[in-house]
Amino acid sequence: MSEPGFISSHRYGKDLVRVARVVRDKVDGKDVHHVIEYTVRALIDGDIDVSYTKADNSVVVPTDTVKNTVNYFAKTSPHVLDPAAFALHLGAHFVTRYDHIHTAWIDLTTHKWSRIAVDGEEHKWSFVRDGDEKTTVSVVVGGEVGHLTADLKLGLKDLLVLKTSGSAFDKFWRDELTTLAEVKDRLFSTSVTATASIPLPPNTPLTPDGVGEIAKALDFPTISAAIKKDTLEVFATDESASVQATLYNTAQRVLISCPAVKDIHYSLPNKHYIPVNLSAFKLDNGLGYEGGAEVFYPAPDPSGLIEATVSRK
Ligand SMILES: O=c1[nH]c(=O)c2[nH]c(=O)[nH]c2[nH]1
Repeated sequence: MSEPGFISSHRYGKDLVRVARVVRDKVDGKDVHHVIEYTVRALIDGDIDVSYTKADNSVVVPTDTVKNTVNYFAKTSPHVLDPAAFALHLGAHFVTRYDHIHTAWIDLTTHKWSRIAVDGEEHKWSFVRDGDEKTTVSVVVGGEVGHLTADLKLGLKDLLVLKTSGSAFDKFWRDELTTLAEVKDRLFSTSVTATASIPLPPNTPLTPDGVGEIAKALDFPTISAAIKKDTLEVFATDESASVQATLYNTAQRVLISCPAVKDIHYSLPNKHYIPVNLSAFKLDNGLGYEGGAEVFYPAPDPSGLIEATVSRK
């Protein structure tokens, strides 16, 4: 009997690879350590149809080998402390090492470790998880060996913020199903996910050994820090007319401060803080248009979800 289907897409690899690396440095003869902790997804694709269609494993680089590669590179890559460069290095490796592998998707989540301050000074080898936010990198390496291309996205997620003033929401569309009251002064909280596209420099070929030059030209850690700083500063200072308007203003700030960014996508859940009605107790909790409530129900769900991409003209 002929088969009704053909295989129209495939990729495979290892997900949720957890790895931490310590770099033991010395400055003026004294130990200074750096630590980085990743969760990695590494997927590959190429001439591998037969592994699905003919049960032929001869083309399958085992997912166990993919995981080993992540650990091997965590030890040997000169870029291990720079997530975007590390992802490019891994991606370029997979598509150059195996003739039949043509595309690699490398997604890194970097977990936060900040130096502990002791007497106002950063400790040399002690760290604290002082925030839930993670930096994210997503790289797709493809093209022909000798002319590799990479689609690189750098961002952050789980950056939880809250402001208690400078946020209104009024003059919105009203119809027969509208119950929402207009408000001049509300709480605004969101958990920021930001993803910025960063094209590679056109005249620097991507090879496993060429990643250093690309990383030097683009300076990924500075871009990453700027995205966080801009996001926080605009959130704090914007006189927000809506999540939508604040998102747009934030993205514009990033495009100004980071010339290397081609576009930036934000995904912003509107984590609603609902003023509690205390009128039964003859207490005014600011339920009118002027707002200014003091007691809120932090609603776990539902949340609004506001997303947009702002692209450089
Ligand atoms: O900033 C907001 N944008 C909306 O689209 C929206 N919708 C809603 O109910 N509240 C809000 N707030």
